[in-house]
Amino acid sequence: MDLSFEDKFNIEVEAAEVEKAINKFKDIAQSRKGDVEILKRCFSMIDLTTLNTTDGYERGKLFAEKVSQFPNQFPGMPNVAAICVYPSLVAAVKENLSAPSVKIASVAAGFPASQTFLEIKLSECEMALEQGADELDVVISVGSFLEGDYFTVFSELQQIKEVAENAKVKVILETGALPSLEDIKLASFLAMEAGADFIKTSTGKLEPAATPEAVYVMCLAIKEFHEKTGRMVGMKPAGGVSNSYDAALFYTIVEQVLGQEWLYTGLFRFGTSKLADILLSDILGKEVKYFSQSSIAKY
Ligand SMILES: O=C[C@H](O)COP(=O)(O)O
Repeated sequence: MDLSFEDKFNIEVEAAEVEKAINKFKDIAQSRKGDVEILKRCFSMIDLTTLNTTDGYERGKLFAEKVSQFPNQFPGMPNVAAICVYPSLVAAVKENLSAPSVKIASVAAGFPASQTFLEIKLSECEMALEQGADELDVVISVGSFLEGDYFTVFSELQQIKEVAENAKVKVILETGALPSLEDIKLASFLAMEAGADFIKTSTGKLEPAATPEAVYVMCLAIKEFHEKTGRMVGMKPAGGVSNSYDAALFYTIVEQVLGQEWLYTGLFRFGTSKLADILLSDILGKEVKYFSQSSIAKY
């Protein structure tokens, strides 16, 4: 298998160019963080996430109920794109979700560390899908990547894609653990070549999580991948996204680098446990604690 991505894709990153571009995007985002239409679009692309050690059936059920009741509670607002949970909560969400447009995403394949046997990773993906997941969020084997063992990373992802069949696979690069922007670009190409439907920055379990630099470089890789292969791969900033400015900034980066056709749930998601109520509050101009009220706790 030829994994010499340097021959096929441009792995180089110009630090000065990244800084200049990010400054421009930050200026645009400043003027947009109060733009209700943009905040609504960001809201509609949220993967509403709960990934706590303490999560149980009741929490999955309450998340599903909250999302199901959302259109009645907030007429005129789009619903979130998906609910994202650990595999053990997929059934609870499936049994209680009555919002046809909202997908069920399961983290899987040894999330968040990816430190388990391949057979376990594949079985976990299969079982999450059997329980009702529509999408899988899986982390690359970061340790193998850092050792330069790209074959293992690539081959695992290919096998995960195979068991996923038609379910979307979002591949988490855990960019905060990758030493350079070139590594982030290389990991992006590797994941996309292996079949990733989305590439995602972070698990939310490690700092730094989603940064503008990581999101920008990943968007550059998605753009080049599209130009060279014709395939459109989605972008998912995740981890620590918790205010309207950050949402507007990531939205702006995706829009400016990839274009309008990326600005929908099929190609753009926010992975976040906190953003939904924050955007809702800014959109409605009053404090809203709908998803974070004490009934669903630790949120
Ligand atoms: O995929 C989503 C992340 O795990 C959520 O991270 P967060 O809790 O920092 O928003």
